[in-house]
Amino acid sequence: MGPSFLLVFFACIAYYIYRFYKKVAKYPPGPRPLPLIGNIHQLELSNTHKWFEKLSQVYGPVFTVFLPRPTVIITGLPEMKEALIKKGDIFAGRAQSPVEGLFQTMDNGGVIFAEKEPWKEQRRFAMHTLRNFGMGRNCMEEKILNVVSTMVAQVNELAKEPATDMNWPIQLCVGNIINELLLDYHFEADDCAKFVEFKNNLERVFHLTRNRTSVLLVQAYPWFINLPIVGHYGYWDLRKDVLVILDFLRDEINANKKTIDYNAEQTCFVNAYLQEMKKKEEKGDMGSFSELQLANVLMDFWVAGMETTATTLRWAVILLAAHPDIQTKLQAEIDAVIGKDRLPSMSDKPNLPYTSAVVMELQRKSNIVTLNVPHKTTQDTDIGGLFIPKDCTILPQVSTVLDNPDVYVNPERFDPERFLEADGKTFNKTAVDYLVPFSLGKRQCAGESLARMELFLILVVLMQHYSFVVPENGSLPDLTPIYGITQVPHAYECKVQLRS
Ligand code: HEM
Repeated sequence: MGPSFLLVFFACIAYYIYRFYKKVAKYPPGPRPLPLIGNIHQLELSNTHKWFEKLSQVYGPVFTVFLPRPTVIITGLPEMKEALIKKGDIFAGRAQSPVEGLFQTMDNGGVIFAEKEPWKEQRRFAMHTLRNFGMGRNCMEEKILNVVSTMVAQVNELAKEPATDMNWPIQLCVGNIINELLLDYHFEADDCAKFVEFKNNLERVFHLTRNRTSVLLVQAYPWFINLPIVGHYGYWDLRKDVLVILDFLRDEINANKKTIDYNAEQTCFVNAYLQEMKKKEEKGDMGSFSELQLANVLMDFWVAGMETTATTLRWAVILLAAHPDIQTKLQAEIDAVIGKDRLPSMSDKPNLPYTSAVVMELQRKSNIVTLNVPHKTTQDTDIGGLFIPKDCTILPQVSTVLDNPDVYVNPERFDPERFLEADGKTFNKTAVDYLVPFSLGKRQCAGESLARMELFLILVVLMQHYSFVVPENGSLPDLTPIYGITQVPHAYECKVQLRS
């Protein structure tokens, strides 16, 4: 190896480093990254959202970290509104890499990780169909209450035990609601092996995608997918579990295709979608509709709708067991307005301000979405005058907004009253304005109305029937969250007391 070769070699490295830092300078400020690995050496993998909170105290509400993909983090609500609402179209892209494609059946498929026209068309159809279920015969409310009644039968049995972990009944209930909406049937508690396998696979992929550095490497350098160890742990090992889930969904679609009456009014999402496909086929323009696309949308509903809602309700049980005074006040309001002998309805909500405040505080305190789904800029732009280039990954960190101590004094405390004025009926405007668990703008959660309905109806039914208390000789629940794609509580067995 001659000296001239070494000279060229070091000149290339120097040029690469010069180009790298020139690129870094284009982004909003942040901790100094290293070439190739960015800020990965500083990353707190087990509590990344808390690391972002600390960084925002140093660099302000808009800063950049290199993971190693350049990622602009937004932690302030005004800046988030500027990006996601005022400049909504520019911030509505999604990055496309093998990791974003992990849950996809096709390129740019589904709703969560798709972008451009196919995303708009699939999102519009999904939201329109869900909205239709919520109107007219109020099919959505009916389906939720049906499933909740089967959960009550299951929990009545568990109430005979000295202590019970409510995790399983809640997961089955939320999973069954999604299944009812998508496929028009639900699983029984004693015959649900298929559901358990499906749920376990989903949980494993969720857990591992947030806890492996190899996933970040494949995200930043897609060709790493072909490397033996990084590629295996960063993609293929996870994709194998996703394919099992997809097989389950494809079987379900095929079963519905055999029984659907195309002329009838449809009562589940899969049939509504198949009917739409038939109409489009007759017109000779399928747009972005296909069976593969349908499987992808179903996958998205499961990925986005199951863990989020179930985890929030798990927190409800644990927080109420730890705060018996709040539970008693909540039950008193529900008893006075609805009583114990009829099912609740969404029309009861305006008469239940304290219950609404409990649901709001539950979403704020549980703060389950640790890292938002990354967005991508579709053109060069800026936030608050800070330049952001086209195709830049953006993370609107709603978790920091829900934790803002200037708005929510002592944010660690579970305190529903912070959402109410002194009269106990009027909502505190600022507290409500900062409550953005579903994010904002064009990408705002597509299942928000369903989730709100589930949280309200399930919580009210549970409070009509049961009190959750610390078991005899048991200890108070540990309220420290476990970090993951959603922030979950520690397993806890409470005593479920039947209310007479
Ligand atoms: C407590 C429950 C829930 C919370 C806190 C929640 C939160 C979120 C958040 C933060 C996002 C990302 C928004 C962004 O990219 O800025 C999202 C997206 C989404 N959510 Fe939810 N979600 C919940 C329940 C549901 C349910 C029940 C469904 C449907 C069954 C659902 C379907 C979706 C879909 C399809 C997207 C992607 C939207 C898009 O990219 O256009 N979510 N959700």
